[in-house]
Amino acid sequence: MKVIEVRNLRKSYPHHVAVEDVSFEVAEGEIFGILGPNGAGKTTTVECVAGLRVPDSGTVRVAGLDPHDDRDELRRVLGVQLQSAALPEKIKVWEALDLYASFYPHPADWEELMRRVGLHEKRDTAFARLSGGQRQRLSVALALVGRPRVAVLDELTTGLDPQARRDTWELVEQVRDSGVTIVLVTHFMEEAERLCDRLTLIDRGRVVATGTPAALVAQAGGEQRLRFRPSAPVDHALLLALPEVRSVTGSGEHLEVTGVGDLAPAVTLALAEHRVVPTDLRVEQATLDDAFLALTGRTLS
Ligand SMILES: Nc1ncnc2c1ncn2[C@@H]1O[C@H](COP(=O)(O)OP(=O)(O)OP(=O)(O)O)[C@@H](O)[C@H]1O
Repeated sequence: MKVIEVRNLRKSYPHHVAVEDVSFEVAEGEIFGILGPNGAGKTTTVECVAGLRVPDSGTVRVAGLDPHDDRDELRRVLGVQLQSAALPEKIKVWEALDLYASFYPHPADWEELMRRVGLHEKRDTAFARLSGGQRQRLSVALALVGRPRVAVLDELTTGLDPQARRDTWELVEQVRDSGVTIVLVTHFMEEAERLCDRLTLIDRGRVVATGTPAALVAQAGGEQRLRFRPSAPVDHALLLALPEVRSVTGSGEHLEVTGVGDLAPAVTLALAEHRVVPTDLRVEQATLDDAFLALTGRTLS
């Protein structure tokens, strides 16, 4: 069942069209990613979804509600964590949770939420003294304290070190597993690949493609690359004859084979038939970055 529907959204600022034409649907219970480079219009899009900005045209529905006209009802359905959510420096972790809980008629048990995001030991720590990762986890908890059906998380892991980023990813998965639909805005390819059930690629205010990470990669050619050192010389024609293979190039002792489908098994089998062993075999899958490049001619970063 779809819980968010965005149709032909357009939003401009003075002298600048931030969102030209964006449409997508989010199904209940999924992690839906909005991926694109800086300035693509991602934040403006989710701000329209969250009722924080009024679209110039197009429609947005969240659980059947119009985010602008039904703002009060929307607050009960949708929790939002935005990029620069700042809290007063001196507010303590527990105070922030208690305050936010007071905004809702049926809030979550914030003590339990605090434990779930791993901030129990920091309950009396002032916001200014939290690390980047702890602040992010607090902002996730604040987005969830109203027991939303949908949580919008914007650039959640920007500025975090790799460990804090992985911890935050686990937290997002736990939240999804508890039944909350998540809209995740990111410009990190790895984050989108790891977390998103489906995602939409946005560039210059327009949707470039929408689908599962695997489908987007496949749609853009889905090419894989094998690199290995053959134990004996290999006739390139032997590999080029395989339907999975698109190109064979040799660089030094290494061979590089690109192709699609079951490329690695097909190549290793063909080599084995000629008693050649591929050593130092490395398989590189195409990534969302490759997909974005193929679709827009530009990279994500
Ligand atoms: N309040 C504003 N006034 C004028 N222009 C704005 C405003 N907010 C955003 N923009 C511009 O609109 C465009 C889209 O911005 P938006 O923040 O939606 O993109 P984004 O994809 O979220 O990028 P980022 O990841 O850098 O935040 C950018 O060119 C930005 O400079």
